[in-house]
Amino acid sequence: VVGGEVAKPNSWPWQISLQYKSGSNFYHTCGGTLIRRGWVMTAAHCVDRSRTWRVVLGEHNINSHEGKEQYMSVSRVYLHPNWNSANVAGGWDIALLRLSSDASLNNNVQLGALPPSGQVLPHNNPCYITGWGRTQTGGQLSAQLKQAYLPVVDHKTCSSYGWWGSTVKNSMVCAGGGSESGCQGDSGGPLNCSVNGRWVVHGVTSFVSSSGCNAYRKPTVFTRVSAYISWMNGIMG
Ligand SMILES: CC(C)C[C@H](NC(=O)[C@H](CCCC[NH3+])NC(=O)C(F)(F)F)C(=O)Nc1ccc(C(C)C)cc1
Repeated sequence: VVGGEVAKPNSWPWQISLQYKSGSNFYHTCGGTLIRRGWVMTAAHCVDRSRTWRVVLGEHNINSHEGKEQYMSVSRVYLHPNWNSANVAGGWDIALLRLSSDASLNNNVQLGALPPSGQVLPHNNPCYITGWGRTQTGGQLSAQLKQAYLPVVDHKTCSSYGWWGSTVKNSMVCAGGGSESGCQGDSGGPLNCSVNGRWVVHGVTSFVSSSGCNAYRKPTVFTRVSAYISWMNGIMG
């Protein structure tokens, strides 16, 4: 996350850290959202190569053990069948992870709320991006979970000339476009939007401009969760 601030610990209790094993250690690579006790929603581009994954719930500082973490292994990865790793602009950047066991819900670990199928938020709807991604283009990951205020940019604006143009599809949500943005390592995490006074996870962090995370008029682009509700229900049952 470029800009914004360190989040109050566990104030986004559905945020997870997706980590892969290398040697005897695990490394943060993406974010995700706990949507059922045994299911995590993330981006397909995070999990489209075979690795040993783990999901950390109740995380705040990814470099220290603070005692609220739950470490979950992943029993199966469900990539969206239409995902094409060579074409992030095509969309379909969403995946579900089946956990090997159910999470224990508590003050630090809660389920994220999903939107109704098809819901599209208006321009400037208040949202926050959260994640441990780089804090500057080409910078380092953040040790502590960060948040940044990223209001929705409607499709009409986001897909216009000078913005993303036709790279952005209707199955995506844009947010931000100023000095604050997502960045590498935030992928797969939630776009948390305020709807009728409640937080709803409307986006899965998908891509930023290759010329820089907080590039002018290149808002962070998210997979629009409300376009994938029926696919997810078909998988999770
Ligand atoms: C060095 C980084 C900034 C490069 C940048 N990476 C990204 O945007 C990666 C997703 C890459 C998916 C493809 N493997 N996502 C992120 O960094 C995220 F913002 F989500 F955290 C990128 O590739 N962006 C990109 C590439 C192509 C397009 C279209 C023109 C097709 C749009 C954006």
